[in-house]
Amino acid sequence: MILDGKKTSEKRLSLLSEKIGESGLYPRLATVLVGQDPASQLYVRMKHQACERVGIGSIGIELEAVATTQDVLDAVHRLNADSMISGILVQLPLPSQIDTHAVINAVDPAKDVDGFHPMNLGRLFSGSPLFSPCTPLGVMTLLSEYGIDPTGKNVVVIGRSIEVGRPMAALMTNANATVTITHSKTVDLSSITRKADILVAAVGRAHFVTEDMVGEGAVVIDVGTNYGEDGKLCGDVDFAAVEPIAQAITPVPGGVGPMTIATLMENTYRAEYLRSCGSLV
Ligand SMILES: Nc1nc(=O)c2c([nH]1)NC[C@@H]1CN(c3ccc(C(=O)N[C@@H](CCC(=O)O)C(=O)O)cc3)C=[N+]21
Repeated sequence: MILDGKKTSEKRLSLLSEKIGESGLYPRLATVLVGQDPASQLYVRMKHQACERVGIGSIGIELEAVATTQDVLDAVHRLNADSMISGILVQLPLPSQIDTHAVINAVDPAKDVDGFHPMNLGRLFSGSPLFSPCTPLGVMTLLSEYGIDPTGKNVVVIGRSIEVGRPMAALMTNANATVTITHSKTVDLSSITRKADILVAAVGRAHFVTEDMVGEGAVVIDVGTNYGEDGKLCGDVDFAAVEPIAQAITPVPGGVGPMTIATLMENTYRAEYLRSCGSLV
């Protein structure tokens, strides 16, 4: 079975659009893009398009590739103080001269729709999340839409990033899975991944997950967004080889990516909703 993230994200965006319409609220997302990386520009553009589609206002702040940490912090501080802005997204990766941790730490946790602030990661880790990172939360939503319950399952995550691997493991733990995080220093990776009921690949290398790493009947989630030599987008999983043995698998494109964007929209609405109730000051 193919887990269709495109279709599922469309469904979630339609529902969200109705919900926003009925709420009388007008959420607004601010994106911060530093430099001219074409992939980052594309992703930010897609986020603004999704905003438009569901009735979320959006503004884009663009800084030059040579911007300093202080320049980015200044932009974030202005957005924190701007009562018109519900959510802030600083597009990653930032150019190497910028202190990414300092920037993430500067975002008001109540506007942190990416869920990368240590307070939001801490809340997620402690089982009482406020905003969870969009990609792993989108994976949870996709599984839930297909009736796949992680309870009691062996979940293996390949990758330990703050954006995906670690929060993915926390969300799966909160959902009662038994979780293993693996990474580049893991010894005998395939003996671990073969035991997974649900395998999440967040490596960043095309065709990294081959059929010998996947057990018969596993659910395979491909978080990779790699550009092949042909310039085409591809995931971390060798889809053609793995699809026949998987019970369910996400394609790239059309899998996790669109769910990431839909979840960002849901988080942004949530930020505005919580603010309107005065739940967050
Ligand atoms: N602060 C921050 N938050 C992010 O959420 C974030 C980020 N930085 N930096 C980069 C990654 C990557 N990311 C994607 C979002 C959507 C697709 C997506 O929708 N992809 C489409 C295809 C798009 C295409 O045509 O290339 C698909 O998979 O079907 C992919 C990747 C968000 N990220």
